[in-house]
Amino acid sequence: MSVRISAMSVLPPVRRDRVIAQLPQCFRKEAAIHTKNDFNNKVKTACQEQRTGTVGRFKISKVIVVGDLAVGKTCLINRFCKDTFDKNYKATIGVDFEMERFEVLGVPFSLQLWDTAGQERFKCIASTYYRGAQVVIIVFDVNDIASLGHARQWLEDALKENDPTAVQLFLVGTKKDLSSPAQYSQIEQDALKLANEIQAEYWAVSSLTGENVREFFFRVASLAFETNVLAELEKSGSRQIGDVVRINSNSNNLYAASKKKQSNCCH
Ligand SMILES: Nc1nc2c(ncn2[C@@H]2O[C@H](COP(=O)(O)OP(=O)(O)OP(=O)(O)O)[C@@H](O)[C@H]2O)c(=O)[nH]1
Ligand SMILES: [Mg+2]
Repeated sequence: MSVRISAMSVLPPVRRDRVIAQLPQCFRKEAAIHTKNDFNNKVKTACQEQRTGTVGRFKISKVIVVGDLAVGKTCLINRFCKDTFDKNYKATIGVDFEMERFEVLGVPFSLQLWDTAGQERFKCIASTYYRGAQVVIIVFDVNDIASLGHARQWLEDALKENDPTAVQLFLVGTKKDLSSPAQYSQIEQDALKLANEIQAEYWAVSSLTGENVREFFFRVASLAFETNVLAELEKSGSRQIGDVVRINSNSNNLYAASKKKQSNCCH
């Protein structure tokens, strides 16, 4: 049996465990980007009608992961993308990146995850990759209060290269497995306070056990997707995205055809 390879089939289908049909919930209602139970209605309708514009075709959201050295940025990304965990520390030199493909409400959507170096000597290389981020993830170690204290500085550096009003911000505490419930709840108070001040959504995870890792990235993908689709809908304004689909598919035919004629007349 011969197998035909077309341009369309070069890209493998989205993995079944990367399919998001429902909005994943926030970790703490006290520090969330929003606390709605479901995707925005306009977004849901646009997805159903395949009116998502460039989202789903070419759109890739850039995500940068920043924070002090050895807080666990690389382990967090590796746990999600490769389902692995390395207990030995290997400093990231400059940057690394991973692509993750999702399907959100039936629409393909990709995140480009940039893992940056926390070590001071590699910071200047890493910061040249900050530009164009839609999502900034600031990572700290829940067992190291100093790493939480440095979060503001990481944010400031990341926002120098980006439009602060367009960035979605997450504050993520790692290595939850190493802290006792009492220690954890103490640092959580400080983290929630900071998250509110900088308007970030707060999460706590463990890359060793995998606790909350998948939930966290699904939340990131979903919120980035929602924002992108809303921006597309806003951009299109009264001229609806996907008019072409409508012209071919339903009773708007007559109206669309007459509009087309009119515009041709103007040439
Ligand atoms: N117990 C435990 N250890 C962790 C966890 N995450 C990371 N580590 C350990 O912490 C160390 C640093 O992890 P990395 O992910 O390399 O840290 P990083 O933030 O990428 O460091 P830089 O690349 O230098 O900025 C490694 O020894 C990891 O095994 C976790 O969730 N639990
Ligand atoms: Mg690293």
